[in-house]
Amino acid sequence: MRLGRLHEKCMEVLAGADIQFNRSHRLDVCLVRNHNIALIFLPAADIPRFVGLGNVDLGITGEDVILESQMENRVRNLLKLGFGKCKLQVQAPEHGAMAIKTIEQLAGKRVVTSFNHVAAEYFEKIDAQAGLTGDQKTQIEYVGGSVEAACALGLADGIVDLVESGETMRAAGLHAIATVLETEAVLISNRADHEVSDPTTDFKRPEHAKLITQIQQRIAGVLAANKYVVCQYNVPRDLLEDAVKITPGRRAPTISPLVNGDEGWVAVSVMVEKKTVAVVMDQLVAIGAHDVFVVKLENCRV
Ligand SMILES: Nc1ncnc2c1ncn2[C@@H]1O[C@H](COP(=O)(O)OP(=O)(O)OP(=O)(O)O)[C@@H](O)[C@H]1O
Ligand SMILES: O=P(O)(O)OC[C@H]1O[C@H](OP(=O)(O)OP(=O)(O)O)[C@H](O)[C@@H]1O
Repeated sequence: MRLGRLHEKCMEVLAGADIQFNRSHRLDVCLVRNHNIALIFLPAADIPRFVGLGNVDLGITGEDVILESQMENRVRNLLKLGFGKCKLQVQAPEHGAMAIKTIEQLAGKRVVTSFNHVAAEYFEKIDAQAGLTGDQKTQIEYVGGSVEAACALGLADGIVDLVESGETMRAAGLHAIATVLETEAVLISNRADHEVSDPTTDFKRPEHAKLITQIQQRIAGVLAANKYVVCQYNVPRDLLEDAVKITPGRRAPTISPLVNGDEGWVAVSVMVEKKTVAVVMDQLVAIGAHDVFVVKLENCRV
């Protein structure tokens, strides 16, 4: 990871997992203070290769770049990280003489992209469906950046590029005519590294395997702490079934008696997705729950 789209979120994940380090200005390698780990800051596109070839044990990068670097069989996706979400889309001019509305219209023409492996694989199928062979097939050409300018410059009839908000695409007068894939950031390890059935008995590198599992668990905890809050409330026992339907929890709610000995009431503690919590609280109050409050999770293990 480095100062790209994924950098800031990667730093949040590392901080949440209590991986402490000082990175010297312009240095791409640094040692972690509180673990026996070195961090390496690489361009997102290089990370699958370093992890896949075993030079680095764990990496954070986009699913798109794993496919583009053809490392999907050499890395293991340990966790989807919930950020860096975007789509790799086929785009073409929306209006004017060069306008293209469907993927079939683009088949056999010129496509420019930074994702030439993924695009070639995608158009292989489109060409086959359209019955295009030999010189008739779609021509895929690589450019390193400013892909969206290719159509206006007369280099291409369409492009394959990432779309998040769609702002870049619209500003270039393009529209999406097909989605090649949806992607997000993932935590990856080398396949062989993680093929350890029991980290505590792996005779080759037990400490190493244990550390990989520990970091994975910590990061999973950070993600859950960002996604969930804990909701607590009191509810009459005869309404508990309805309340549990509203708040089923990740696994199940914890139900406790009230210490004042009121047999008719129970206290409920349950994890609720942050994005739904306001509606959930409304629903709990509507069925007769009292003292509903929400606690932010600082960290957790799930
Ligand atoms: N709007 C977006 N545009 C491009 N990539 C995005 C976007 N949103 C998420 N991503 C993800 O971020 C990845 C690129 O990561 P990043 O920008 O960190 O690359 P980098 O090479 O490390 O940095 P830089 O581009 O500064 O060299 C993409 O492959 C994709 O998975
Ligand atoms: O849909 P949007 O929100 O506009 O985002 C999409 C743009 O972001 C990416 O480029 P980035 O800015 O990462 O730089 P790059 O062109 O150097 O890859 C991508 O290549 C698009 O150009």
